[in-house]
Amino acid sequence: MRAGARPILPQHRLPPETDMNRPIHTLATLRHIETLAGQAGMPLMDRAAGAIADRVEQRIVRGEPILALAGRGNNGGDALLAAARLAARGHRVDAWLPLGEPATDDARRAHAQALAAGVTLVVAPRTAPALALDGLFGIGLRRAPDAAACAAIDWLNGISGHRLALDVPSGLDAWSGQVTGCAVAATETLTFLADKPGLLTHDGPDQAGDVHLATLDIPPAWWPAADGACYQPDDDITHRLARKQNAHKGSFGCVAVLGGATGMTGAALLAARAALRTGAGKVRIGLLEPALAVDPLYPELMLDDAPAPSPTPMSRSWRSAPGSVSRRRPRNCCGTRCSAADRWCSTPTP
Ligand SMILES: NC(=O)C1=CN([C@@H]2O[C@H](COP(=O)(O)OP(=O)(O)OC[C@H]3O[C@@H](n4cnc5c(N)ncnc54)[C@H](OP(=O)(O)O)[C@@H]3O)[C@@H](O)[C@H]2O)[C@@H](O)CC1
Ligand SMILES: [K+]
Repeated sequence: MRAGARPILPQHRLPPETDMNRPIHTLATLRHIETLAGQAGMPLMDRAAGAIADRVEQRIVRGEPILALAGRGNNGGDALLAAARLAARGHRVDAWLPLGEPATDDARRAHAQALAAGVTLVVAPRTAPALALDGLFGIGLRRAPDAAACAAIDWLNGISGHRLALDVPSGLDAWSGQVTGCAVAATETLTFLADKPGLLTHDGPDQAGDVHLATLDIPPAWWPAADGACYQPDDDITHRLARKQNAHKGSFGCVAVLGGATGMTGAALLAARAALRTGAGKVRIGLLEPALAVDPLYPELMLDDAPAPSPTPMSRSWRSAPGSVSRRRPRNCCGTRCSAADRWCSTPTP
């Protein structure tokens, strides 16, 4: 999804927000919310710092050393203000600014508060911390980290203690999920306002560790419609679906899967099994090269030959246009009861 791109799904198709299904917004939207908060005098950095301090206290015991690693922007400000909060609560906190002095007003204020609260400014880490806050770069990362940043990141990745990334692991592109050069390998990430796409794709899941969201109590009315959703169904979502006791497989819609050229039967099977596990009533696979009579793990799947006109042209067109949408309807797809309302999608191929 590009910045400013059309929503991934039409709005009416976005499932409702739950713990398993969180909205994703563009970085431009997050910046817009930040502006609104500024205009309303809402102290987002204070709220972020409170959430960070609470999270840290769940991870360490009092007396263990904490290090706040702070860059020059507001991500560093989050780390410094959290350090101030923790010091005020009686924790032992050092702050390390390997890239230089804070460069934003909020970060400068956080820096002053940290010093006033008793945080010790160090020019290099004194001891291995039990927990380090990664506040080098957040959504403001604009280029690959330079040598000084990479040296700090390498040091951080070498500690045995907990590495708590603030907003995103430093060095990870919050939009694309790509690492260029170096990035923090966090044990945990506390992200603010909303999930970032970069935490969910490419290198993001490996770099971020467990991701937790601090929404910072933004008034719901401020949020525009989501641009996408982080949909995380559990292994058997069907038990969550409200269903009548006398329901049957014809009550829950039909899914047709086309695929399974020679040597590729697995992809079609996985797609069809996923459809079953997310609640589809009938799932029919049209195999381009029939190789199976039954799926032994999911015998309820209906296997069939691929639809007309012939497997070969269909196979070519699918390979040449991955991600395209076919409106052709296979013969026998769940009979006549799934017709006009059907949506046909292929899976994108890397
Ligand atoms: N949005 C929100 O609502 C909220 C935001 N909050 C927090 O603010 C964060 C965003 O803050 P931000 O905009 O100040 O950017 P940030 O990530 O600190 O980085 C900018 C600094 O890094 C520098 N820099 C960049 N790339 C570099 C590189 N490769 N190598 C070296 N330097 C590089 C860049 O320097 P410059 O490019 O200007 O020379 C600048 O100094 C956000 O992630 C969240 O933690 C929360 O407080 C609450 C709500
Ligand atoms: K960070």
